[in-house]
Amino acid sequence: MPTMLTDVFRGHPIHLPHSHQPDFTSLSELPDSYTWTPKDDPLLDAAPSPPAASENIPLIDLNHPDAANQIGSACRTWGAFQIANHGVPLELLQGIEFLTGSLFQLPVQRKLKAARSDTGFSGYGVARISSFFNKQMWSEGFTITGSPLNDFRKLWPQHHLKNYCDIVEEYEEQMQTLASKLMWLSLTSLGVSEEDIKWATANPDLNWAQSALQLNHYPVCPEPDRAMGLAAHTDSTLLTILHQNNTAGLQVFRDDLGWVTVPPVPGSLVVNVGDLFHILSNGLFKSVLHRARVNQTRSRFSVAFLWGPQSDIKISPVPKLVSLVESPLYRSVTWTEYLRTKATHFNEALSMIRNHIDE
Ligand SMILES: C=C1C[C@]23C[C@H]1CC[C@H]2[C@@]12CCC[C@@](C)(C(=O)O1)[C@H]2[C@@H]3C(=O)O
Ligand SMILES: O=C(O)CCC(=O)C(=O)O
Ligand SMILES: [Fe+2]
Repeated sequence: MPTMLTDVFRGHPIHLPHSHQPDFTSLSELPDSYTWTPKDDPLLDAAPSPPAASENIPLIDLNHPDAANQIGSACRTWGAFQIANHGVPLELLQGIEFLTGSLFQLPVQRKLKAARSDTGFSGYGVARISSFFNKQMWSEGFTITGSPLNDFRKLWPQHHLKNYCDIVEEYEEQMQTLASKLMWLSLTSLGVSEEDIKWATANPDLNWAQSALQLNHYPVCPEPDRAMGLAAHTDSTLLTILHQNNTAGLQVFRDDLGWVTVPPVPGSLVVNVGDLFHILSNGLFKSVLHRARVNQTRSRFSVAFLWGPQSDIKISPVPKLVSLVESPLYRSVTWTEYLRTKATHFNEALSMIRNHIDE
């Protein structure tokens, strides 16, 4: 039996300070444990040079006849882009945003009733990657995979929850369809077609894919310049589709530009290339390093749809993209193997599965 996402972290417990989760609203000064300096994150102040570069990730109209090439080019240069005309109904985006807002508005004690366990996958807590940093992040999260009903019951014992569950289910379905469309569009731009990826075409109806939903909340912060919402990371996915409320905070990293803020464009969605897509494309697509900053006046919400293959599928570079004279850049890996590597080695995970060619 392949490992389910829900079991992926069983052998990798993390002891997170759930119970120290502060009541963010009551703090008027940033505690030391939340104050980040370049010692805590070497890329903290990586500034654009020359400064004030006006470049940004492209906003791509999915109805544009050249959308495939535009997406392909964005995946190579940025590893991220925004999309308009994606077909996901606006009411659904508003619905998931409302749900996210209601969830994080609950009193801390209530949220902790649905706390993620040390070895668990879903529930309320700080970001998994927190264990790799000495400082705390100014955010709270809620991870969902499969039906959220059990966790929602702990949060809202008196509520009729069908509505909330329906929103989550509908959102995941729409995201799933969109993610697969984006994957094939971007692969088309590399000359890769469905026949080149057997595991996907052998399992039609997207049976080969699975996903998780990560709801994030970045409360208003008294000293945003010294705090970190979500530290720099790449996603361990094929693709991540992100909905952000109308508040800036997401930043993507480019070696030549430093940190670039992704402006919220109402109704559009942000797409990130994840590490597995980098592997599949034999390094042609870049998995984007990104982070979230916070601000002093508006609380920020985001909903990340983290998308990858079923747990028994081995992902390796598409043979067509590997030149005849060289070997593939990466060895093959399943999503669960990769998540475990990430859980122990964090940002070193990709280099751990890289093939090192002897000179
Ligand atoms: C399917 C995934 C992907 C996870 C782990 C697991 C569930 C939660 C995801 C996130 C969401 C927040 C950032 C991140 C870095 C984190 O800490 O938890 C992500 C991580 C990854 O992309 O590696
Ligand atoms: O909140 C954001 O903009 C980023 C969230 C994110 O990177 C994640 O959930 O993986
Ligand atoms: Fe992310």
